[in-house]
Amino acid sequence: MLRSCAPRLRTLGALRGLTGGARPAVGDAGPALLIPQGFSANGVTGSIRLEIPSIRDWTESWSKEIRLLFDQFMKKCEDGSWKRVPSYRYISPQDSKPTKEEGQMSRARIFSRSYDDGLGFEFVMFHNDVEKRTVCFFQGGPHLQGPSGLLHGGALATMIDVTGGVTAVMTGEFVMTANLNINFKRPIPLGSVIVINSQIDKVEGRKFFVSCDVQSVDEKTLYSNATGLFISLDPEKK
Ligand SMILES: CCCCCCCC/C=C\CCCCCCCC(=O)SCCNC(=O)CCNC(=O)[C@H](O)C(C)(C)COP(=O)(O)OP(=O)(O)OC[C@H]1O[C@@H](n2cnc3c(N)ncnc32)[C@H](O)[C@@H]1OP(=O)(O)O
Repeated sequence: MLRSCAPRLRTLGALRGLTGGARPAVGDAGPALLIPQGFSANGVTGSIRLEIPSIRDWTESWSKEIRLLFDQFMKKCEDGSWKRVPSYRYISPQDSKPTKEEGQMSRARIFSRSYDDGLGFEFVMFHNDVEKRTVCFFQGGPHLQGPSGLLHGGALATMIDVTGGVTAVMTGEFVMTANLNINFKRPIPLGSVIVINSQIDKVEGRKFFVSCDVQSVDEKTLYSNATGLFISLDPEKK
């Protein structure tokens, strides 16, 4: 079941060294790692394949603005204060138990990484261990439209969830989202670059209380703010 892999997830902290480092060279696929993870209530387990993508993965679809922010934060990584959070795209079938849904599961993709280049969720995240803070630069593609010309609220909720979840995961625990509260304050133009800042406000046992704000790059517009509760899996619970 979901919780049976929780002890293995505690090795997550060991991955932290991977997240920093220099900007990968063009054509360099970068390091890749598999994180074991339980994904469903039917006993299927899978892995997240983490990889730092090559520059080619993003140069064509990212606007100048998000590339500039990327470069600024890659510079901040050089002294170790910030680390780039690895990207993740695939669930490896290698840990999956055979089930009757196996055929469907082999087609599983991480939701936020399942769109073709530039059409959906284009983002990169950086994490600051000392401040327990993650910043996400996000450019929502044309397939994430809600009202005409505007980003769908569910797409923003996804990115708030992922950014908050990563903020908790970077402490070394694997978490599930228990609660999200989002205030949508201003509509977001589709295709614009936005900045999601997420921090851990409080930890109580297995509960990670996280807050997020979503702003324009020039910080003049607060698009949204949110709080979330992320809970690490209890290895004792079967
Ligand atoms: C280190 C480097 C690594 C690199 C990093 C990059 C890699 C990135 C990798 C990964 C990215 C992660 C990004 C994830 C983003 C997506 C996340 C999702 O979409 S998750 C799917 C949606 N969420 C669910 O499906 C949960 C469904 N719910 C559950 O499974 C359970 O309810 C669960 C696990 C959340 C809690 O269940 P229990 O049985 O373990 O815990 P109980 O005993 O119920 O609660 C514990 C405490 O929490 C409170 N609690 C539980 N739910 C609450 C709620 N909704 N509101 C308030 N309190 C709640 C309870 O009252 C209790 O509190 P008291 O300890 O008594 O003080």
